[in-house]
Amino acid sequence: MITTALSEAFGQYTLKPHQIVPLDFHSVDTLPETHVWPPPPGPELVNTAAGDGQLVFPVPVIDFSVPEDSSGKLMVEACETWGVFQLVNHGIPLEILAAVEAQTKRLFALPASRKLEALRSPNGVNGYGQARFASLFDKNMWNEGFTVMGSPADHARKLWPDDYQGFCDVIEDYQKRMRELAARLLGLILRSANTPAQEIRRISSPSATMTTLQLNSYPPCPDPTRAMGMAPHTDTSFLTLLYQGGVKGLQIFSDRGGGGGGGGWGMVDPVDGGITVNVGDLLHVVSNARFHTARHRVVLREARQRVSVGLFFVPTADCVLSPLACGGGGGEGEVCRYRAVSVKEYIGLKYKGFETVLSAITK
Ligand SMILES: C=C1C[C@]23C[C@@]1(O)CC[C@H]2[C@@]12CCC[C@@](C)(C(=O)O1)[C@H]2[C@@H]3C(=O)O
Ligand SMILES: O=C(O)CCC(=O)C(=O)O
Ligand SMILES: [Fe+2]
Repeated sequence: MITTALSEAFGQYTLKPHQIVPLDFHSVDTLPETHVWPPPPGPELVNTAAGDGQLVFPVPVIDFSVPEDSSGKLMVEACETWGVFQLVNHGIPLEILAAVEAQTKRLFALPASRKLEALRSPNGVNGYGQARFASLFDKNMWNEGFTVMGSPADHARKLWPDDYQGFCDVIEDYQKRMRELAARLLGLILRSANTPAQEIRRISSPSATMTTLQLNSYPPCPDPTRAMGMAPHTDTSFLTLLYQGGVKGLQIFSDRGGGGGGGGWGMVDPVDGGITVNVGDLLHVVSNARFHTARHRVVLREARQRVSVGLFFVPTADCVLSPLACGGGGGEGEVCRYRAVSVKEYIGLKYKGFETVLSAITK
């Protein structure tokens, strides 16, 4: 099955239990040494974390109720510059966003012992645990997550043996609507960037793509300036559609920020009812680096819990991707920046060399 292949790709490396099990956040009232992050070197010093990260980046807010010709053009511009935009009037009813947020809070409010019943297996993808890339760092992040690839039922049953259906209904409905939205956005962005129709169909058709849902919680933190909500990373997706709830915390790194010329971090403050859309590595690759894969992180700025829900729109594991502009699509004669790579190989390379994966496929 398609979803099995992608989860195998993500589960190529078997994790140790301590790399999966999150802290029982209710059990501590000071920040444990295991969760203290040193200030990062270089340009990342700019706007490091809570308190001093006042810069807010003016990423475009795009209204999806206007004709697609103009919204598509704005999306292309946003993908070329920030790699991020926020979408309003996207057609997902606000009650559905509220229901997903409520179910997410209900899940993370469970006692640690109950959440551990639904722990992700050492080489699995689904279930409760630290963010997958936690194993790459010496320090732990101040978050816990729940991943859904396919049906959430098996893990939800372990969380609420007698009462899991409500969770599944909300999550499945959300996943379906967001998948449709993600596919529409990707089609529109590629079309607006003059990608030939057959190329768009080949890489984004229902049989060539799938989704993973990631529920994140950042519990109230006793020492937010020394902790890390989520470490800097880019997403392994075509597009990620993120519902940020109402609490700020997401930052992106941009060479347009920071003042000193080296770039810097700035907030992407959520607009009411909006969905934050970011370009992932795989759209960056097929666009031949025209679209910017957004490096982002989460800082802890407020004393209250923050939740977010990410929908990763991804090609299936056996899809072979290469810059479309070099294969007869888009700009003829363009220099091809990346070699062809299957999604499975890309994921393997990324989790071996998180920061260097794009150079590993650079021609
Ligand atoms: C489809 C996926 C992308 C992701 C790994 C996953 O299987 C599900 C969770 C995603 C996430 C969310 C937090 C950051 C990240 C790097 C991680 O560790 O898990 C991303 C993964 C990714 O984009 O590679
Ligand atoms: O919580 C957020 O705002 C971002 C989460 C994120 O980057 C992710 O799940 O990949
Ligand atoms: Fe992310």
